[in-house]
Amino acid sequence: MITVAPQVSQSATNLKLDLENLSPEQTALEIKNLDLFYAEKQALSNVSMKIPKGQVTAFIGPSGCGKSTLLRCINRMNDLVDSCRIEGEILLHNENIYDKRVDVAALRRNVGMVFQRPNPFPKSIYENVVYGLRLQGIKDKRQLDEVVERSLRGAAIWDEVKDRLHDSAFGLSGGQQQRLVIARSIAIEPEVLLLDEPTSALDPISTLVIEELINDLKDKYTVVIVTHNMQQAARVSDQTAFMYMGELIEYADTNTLFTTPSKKKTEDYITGRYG
Ligand SMILES: Nc1ncnc2c1ncn2[C@@H]1O[C@H](COP(=O)(O)OP(=O)(O)OP(=O)(O)O)[C@@H](O)[C@H]1O
Repeated sequence: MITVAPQVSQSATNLKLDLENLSPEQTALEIKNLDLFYAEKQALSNVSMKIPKGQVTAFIGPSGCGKSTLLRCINRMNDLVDSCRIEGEILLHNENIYDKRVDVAALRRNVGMVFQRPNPFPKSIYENVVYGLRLQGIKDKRQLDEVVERSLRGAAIWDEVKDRLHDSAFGLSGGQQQRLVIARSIAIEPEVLLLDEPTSALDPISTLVIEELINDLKDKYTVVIVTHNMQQAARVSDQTAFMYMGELIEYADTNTLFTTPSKKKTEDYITGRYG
């Protein structure tokens, strides 16, 4: 059990954004008055926040508080749950992603998602990376080769796999598979990457490699990560949102949230009094 608040790493960006008053240029996504119900049960209550561009934002909170539910709202994965009803808005480029005119497949290309367990396809490493491009009808070998190298480099796995690109993805370790899945996501150049507890099935060394990768990814992408591990949130994120029973309790730059939280509930959680 954690009894002291996690140390915030020096690598966490110290630049403090005014999260309530981000300019449109600084904002990747805006969540507005979001309520979510699974049948009669309300899982999110009036969540509003702006997620800054080109940064890592973490959602933390005790089990069942709604972190994954909120993350899945950002690329409409909850559409797949029949009992799910959503009110409120999520704005991407000033357009509500829940507007009925939105092309959900296009949204999911632009807002990629990586899950807890690595889920490579039963194909070669190469074919995993080019999967999304092939769906788009791209056949040019030189273009595909370039994307494979760029994406695998971007996911910090190129050197480990460059000599076995046509081997099965299942021959990779769990940590390598997770980086391959990240390469597959970035191959189609999304703006936003959603990571749902991406290291919870991995060993400590692979976790460290993915955490370093997350830090590199924010040069190009807006990253939103759900983690049950507060130390991880402190190490990788620029800002952290603490959730409790479906509500967003506190949202601040990571350093502030972990060192001088403004809400008693946040303080109790980060000092291990519950969760
Ligand atoms: N598909 C679903 N159908 C019904 N209820 C659901 C569904 N998914 C989640 N819930 C409920 O919604 C609430 C929030 O769940 P969610 O998975 O978002 O929490 P979480 O904070 O990510 O938890 P954990 O850290 O345990 O993964 C919980 O009460 C959960 O039981």
